[in-house]
Amino acid sequence: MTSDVRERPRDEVPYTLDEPAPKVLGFWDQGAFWANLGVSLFAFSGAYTVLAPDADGRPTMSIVAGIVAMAAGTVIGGLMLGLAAAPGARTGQPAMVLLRGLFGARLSYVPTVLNIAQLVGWGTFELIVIADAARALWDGVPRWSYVIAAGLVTTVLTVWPLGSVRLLRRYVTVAVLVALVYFYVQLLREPLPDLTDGSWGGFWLGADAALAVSISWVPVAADYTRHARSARGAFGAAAVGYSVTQIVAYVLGLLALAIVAGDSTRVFDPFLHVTLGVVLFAVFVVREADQSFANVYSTAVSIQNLVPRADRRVLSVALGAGVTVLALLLDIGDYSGFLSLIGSVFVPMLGVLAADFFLGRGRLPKWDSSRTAPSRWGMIAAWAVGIVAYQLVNPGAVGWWTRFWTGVRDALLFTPQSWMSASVLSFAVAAAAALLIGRVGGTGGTGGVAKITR
Ligand SMILES: Nc1nc2[nH]cnc2c(=O)[nH]1
Repeated sequence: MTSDVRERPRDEVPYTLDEPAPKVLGFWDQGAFWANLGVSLFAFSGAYTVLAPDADGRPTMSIVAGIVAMAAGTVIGGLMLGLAAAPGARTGQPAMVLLRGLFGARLSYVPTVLNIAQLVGWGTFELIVIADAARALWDGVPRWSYVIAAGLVTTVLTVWPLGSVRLLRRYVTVAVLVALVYFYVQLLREPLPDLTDGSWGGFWLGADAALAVSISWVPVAADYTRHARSARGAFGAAAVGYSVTQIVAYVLGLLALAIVAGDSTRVFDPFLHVTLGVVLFAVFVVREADQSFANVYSTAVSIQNLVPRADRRVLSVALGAGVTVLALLLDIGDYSGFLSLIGSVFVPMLGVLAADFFLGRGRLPKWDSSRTAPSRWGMIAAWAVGIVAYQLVNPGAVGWWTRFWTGVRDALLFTPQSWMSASVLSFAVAAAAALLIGRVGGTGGTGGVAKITR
């Protein structure tokens, strides 16, 4: 046994990728973790996104239509999250290392770099969300002090990741549940406008918006579920824990939005104006640190796929400081389009992973997540096909990128129909392509069956 192993608490994550992951997370630890991630402040501030907003940000759908669309997107997204969670439990590998088995060790760097970019973006975004919400509670101190405090809490949580997950289960979940119930009771007592006023057009845009939020956790899921005791538990805890609370939180956000007549800049007001509102809203604000923690910790673990011997604690502290500085300097409003764009590429990637892991090569005795795993260009091709499918239906809102895909769409004479979900379609297309390519090229997809090594 090395001295490192003796120093590390047995129920914490090893410092490098050299040691196996301890299987210490039970169903309720994971359920509480995912349930907390589902109750993001983003579900309030971003509730309008499930109402298919027009170019000026004004909702076009009725609140009832938005709730149904959001619930549909969240349930589908939750199932996808479960599919991403289970392989982590089965292999004991973190998310990006797991992808060595899908794409090969070298090619797994492609999703790893994209994931690092999205997680640094989300981590920064979350610190800004926390600071802005804290300022809405009490603006007696400058914004930068809230950013630094949130950055410090985040960094401490990332140094003890499994301890933080247990902390969430023991103490935080109950407080969040109490706050949710209280706000439901209070907001439902307010005079509400006609919730059916508006259209059902844009249903799948709304569903896709909610689905994208769930999917943004797909490339981190295995970082936590590799510590799960069973794959079934990991699937259930992620799919159910996350979906239930995301639906609960978005409905609350949509009620608040209805109360402020669709003005998303005032969506926190109904929470803060009720008796005890400030105290209970503070629970949501403090708890939001679990999101920044999950982002920063997973960035560190993703970097370990590139540098396996790097100490995750050193990476976490450096990253915690880095996102804090970014949050002090950046206006993340300019960045959210990029975040959803990066997020969109993970939907077809999950399609490829799920097809290959559960129906293809993953059924062989060993999933090769070693540093010598051979490149599988066929799986990259399947992923690319899925990305194209997504962009043709929903090219997002990032200037040049959107113009490019709209041009491709016109050249192909393709008109997306209102029943088309970019996420569902691209997932299905990518999964089908992975199965087909895997069949044609043997389980390797590069031609012939590659040697399976550890
Ligand atoms: N990865 C990630 N996804 C999110 N979805 C909503 N908030 C977040 C976040 O902070 N990180």
